[in-house]
Formats: sequence, structure tokens, C-alpha cells
Amino acid sequence: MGILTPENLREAGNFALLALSFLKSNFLYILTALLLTRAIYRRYFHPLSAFPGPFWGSITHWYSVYLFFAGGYKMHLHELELHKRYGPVVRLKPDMLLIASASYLDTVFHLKCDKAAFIDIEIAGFGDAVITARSHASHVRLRKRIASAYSMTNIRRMETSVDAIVVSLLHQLNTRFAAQKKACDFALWAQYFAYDVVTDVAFGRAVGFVEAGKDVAGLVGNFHRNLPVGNILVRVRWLAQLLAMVPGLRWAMPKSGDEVGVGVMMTYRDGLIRERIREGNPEKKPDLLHHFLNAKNDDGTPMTFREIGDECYLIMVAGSDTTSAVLRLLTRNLYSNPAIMAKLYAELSSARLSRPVPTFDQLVKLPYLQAVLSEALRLGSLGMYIPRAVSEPGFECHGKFVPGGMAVAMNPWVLSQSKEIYGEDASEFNPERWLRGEEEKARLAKYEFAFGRGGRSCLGRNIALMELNKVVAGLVLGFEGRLMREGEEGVEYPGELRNLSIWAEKGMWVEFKLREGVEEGWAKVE
Ligand code: HEM
Repeated sequence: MGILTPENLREAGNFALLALSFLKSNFLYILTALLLTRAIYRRYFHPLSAFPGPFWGSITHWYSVYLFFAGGYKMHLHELELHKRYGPVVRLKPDMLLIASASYLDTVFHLKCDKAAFIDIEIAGFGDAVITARSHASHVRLRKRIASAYSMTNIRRMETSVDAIVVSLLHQLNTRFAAQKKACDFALWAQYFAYDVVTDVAFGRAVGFVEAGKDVAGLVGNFHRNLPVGNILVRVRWLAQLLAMVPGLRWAMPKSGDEVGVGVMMTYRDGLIRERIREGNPEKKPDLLHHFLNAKNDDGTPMTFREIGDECYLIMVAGSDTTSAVLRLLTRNLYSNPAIMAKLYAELSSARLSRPVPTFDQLVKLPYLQAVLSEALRLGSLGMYIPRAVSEPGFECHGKFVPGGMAVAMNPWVLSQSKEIYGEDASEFNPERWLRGEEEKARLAKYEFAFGRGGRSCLGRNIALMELNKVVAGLVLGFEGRLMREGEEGVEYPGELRNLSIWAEKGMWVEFKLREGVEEGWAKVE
């Protein structure tokens, strides 16, 4: 016994072969039994089993994939429905709760929380960047080295180049649409504008979407086309991990040098970084890249090429579709609410503002404009849930205990619909709600979630606010706009809004008309 004789080895080999053949012929039974056992565990014995939610959500992660695709990418609406049915806390995934009570915002997004298990970012072709860092400790380290790039002092240094993109947009809207009485799909132009600003802010050079009037090199389209797959991998993490084991798959993941897919954006980004390094990163460039090239880790070492690339890429992702979605929501509501538009125009036209683009300092002092923007951010921010890992030892949520290590998430759009916070007209665009006195404004500010919460709140907030203030002022002062309906002459395709975790929209048709008294060519591109 216990001695390795040829006979013992033969016996062990025979046993292994027997076990293998048993597994092979009963594979399906074994798999079913395992899945059933896991489903029973998740449904009845899991630490989150006391929380209500849809049956399939409690036993499989695929349910949230289903919600992502269902009804043509309308997960925000499904999540709202689930809350109506099951209450403020819904078990959306076996190990994740979706919470719709704003009173838990600071518990979930507390200053030291970790991000919940996310897609293995290496698989998606990224390294650790500030927005993807999971642990609080690594997030603090990564945020510290780049935070100064996003400071208000630095953002102000970028103001003139943002102005140039606003002017370019106004010029294009005027010459291509208003002057020619042609219908404009403003959903696309809002996107061109936001992508140009974000690339300018990141690299000191806008791609030129606005000037070209199209999605240059298919950068945006390629990115959007990849989002459904990305969303599956984020939701079913084991699938992402399994894929990572497939030989050659990493090679197939997006990377700089690709001519299709997300890699196109990476190629573009790497070209600009290399060019800047060749130029010696001159002082006169105030953009984020300039700061990243000068940034230092705690031990004094610089950021690597890969780290700089990841930060830049993720800024393009985080700062473009987010801003354009808010701009679309805001303009749609202005063009369909003449009273709101008239009040905003009155405020802007009676203020002493620089033309064609007012300064950020001038605009932040205008109360009605700020109320309009707060309302647009409330309703137009993200429509996806933002997950966090529950810190030890856990917390009590609506009378039930959520243990540490589980995931909890909140969705900014779902919270924006809360009648408890915003009253019966929660879903309506009503800037007046921000103008009901200091006390009420402070109460609403407590629930602000558009830019996230806690230590991981949006670093680009000041950039977004600056560009939104300027572009809205420019549009309102320059044009009257009318939303067009399907079937009208010039409306080439129907409107479509998809929630791909970012809002992807096309077909927001607007008839622009230069305002009376505004000179032709007022927004001249120098
Ligand atoms: C209206 C426009 C924007 C909205 C609604 C928005 C929203 C958000 C939200 C909700 C988060 C938190 C995500 C989380 O907690 O996991 C976030 C993070 C972030 N955003 Fe924005 N964002 C906007 C514009 C921008 C812009 C223009 C930039 C950069 C140019 C930017 C860069 C970032 C970065 C770097 C982070 C990660 C911060 C961290 O993890 O420490 N965002 N944003």
C-alpha cells in the first residue's frame, strides 16, 4: 500500500479512465445536477436570498444580459419596472442588489469603497486606470497622480480651445442647416461636438468631427458597435474569464494598430501620444496629456506609455457620450418647451456676455441657465447601474442585512424618477424645481448623482460643465430650434434611443433658424 509499483500505477490509470468515461457518458446529467444545486443554493441559501427580485435574476447573471437587450436596449425602463414590482431593493443578479432609495447613496458610495467585480479589464485591452481601478487603495494612488490635470485652474487654461469648438459647431449648424433650411439630426451633431471637445481636452487636438460633419474614421460607430459585447462580458464575468483562457483570444482583443473596432481609437490615441513625446511635451499645451506625461507616482517614477494611453482612452469613453447625452436631453426639452426657452433666452440676452461664446465665469452666475443645466444633468446622466462592493462587515438595507463582499448598485436615471425626492413631476423637465429657495436647492443637491458620488465621482465634471454652459448659451443666443416629426420633409430616418450603458441616439431632427438680429456669419471660424 502507498508504494508506487507498476501494478498500482496501472490500477490508478484504469480507475482514472473509468471515471473519465463515466463523466463523458453522463456529462449532461452531471452538468444539470451541478447547475440545479447552484440554482437552489442561490435562490434559497445565498446571503442575499432574503431580498426580493425576479426569479431568473436570483439564479443567473444572464438575466441582467437579457434586461440589457430586452425591448431594444431599454434596461433603465426595465429596472424602474422591477422597482415598482419588488420595491426599493431588487436582487437583480445572484450576488448584486439594485437600490433605488437615495438615502443609501452615501452608504453605497462611501469614500473608501471598492468597485464591485467588473470585467477583467486586461481582457478588454486596458490596464489599470483611475476609472477601472477596483480597490480603494489602488484608486487613491492612481487618482492622486493625475487629479491636478482636472483642477479648475487647469481647465480654465483650456477654455479658449473649447470656445473654438463651440464656434465651429455654431458655424456648421448655420451654414449647413439654418442657411439652407435643411433638417439637422442634432443627436449626431451633439456627439460630434462632445467627441471633439474631449479629444481636444485630452490631446490638445480635436479629431475634427464637427468640421467634417461626420464620424471621422468611424471612431464613434466602431466604439458603439462593440458595446453590446462589452456589456455581456461585464455582466457575465466567468465568460470573460473563460474567454481569456482561449489561446489567441487576447490577440483578438482591441489593440492599437487595429483597423476596425475599438482598436481604431487606440491607434489614433497612440499616434498623438508618440507625436507629443517627439515634440518634447512643450509647456504651452495645457491638455490632460501634458499633465499625464509629467505625472509622477509616489516613488517618483513617471507613468508608463501604456498607463498614459489607458487614461487617455478611458477619458474618451467617459467624457464624450455622457456629455452629448445631456446636451441632447437639454436641447430637446428647450425646443419642445417654448416657455422654458423664452425664459432662458431672456436671461442670456439681457446679461452682458462675451460673444459669440460667453466665458464660463459669466455663465455660472446666471441662475436660470444653471437650473436648466441641473435639470438636464438630473435626467440625462447615465442610465446604467453603477456597482460597488459592500465593505465589511456589511450594512442594514430596508431591514435586511447585506453582508460585506456582495455587490450593490444604483442607477442615476432610476433615481431621477423618484417621486419621494422630486415630487409627482419627477419625470418631467422642470428647471423651476431648482429655484424654490436655498433650502430646497440644498435638499436636492444632497441627492445629486449625475457625476457619481464619493471618492470616485467624476473627475471631468468641470470640463463637462464648462462645455455644456458654453454650447447651450451659444445655441440659445444664435438659433431658434424646432423639433421635427417623422414624415416631415427632410427627416431621413426615425429617432432611436438605445441604452448601451451610454445613451446612443440618432434621429433627433431639428429645424434651426438664425435668430432675428443675429448677423449672418456671427460665428465665424477663424
Ligand atoms: C455630463 C457629462 C458627464 C457625466 C454625466 C459623467 C458621469 C460620471 C460618473 C457617474 C462617474 C462615476 C463612475 C463610477 O462611479 O463608477 C464618472 C467618472 C469619471 N468621469 Fe465623468 N461624466 C461626464 C463627463 C466627463 C468628462 C468630460 C470627463 C473627462 C474629460 C470625465 C472623466 C471621468 C473620469 C476620469 C472618471 C473616473 C473618476 C474616478 O474613478 O476617480 N467625465 N463620470
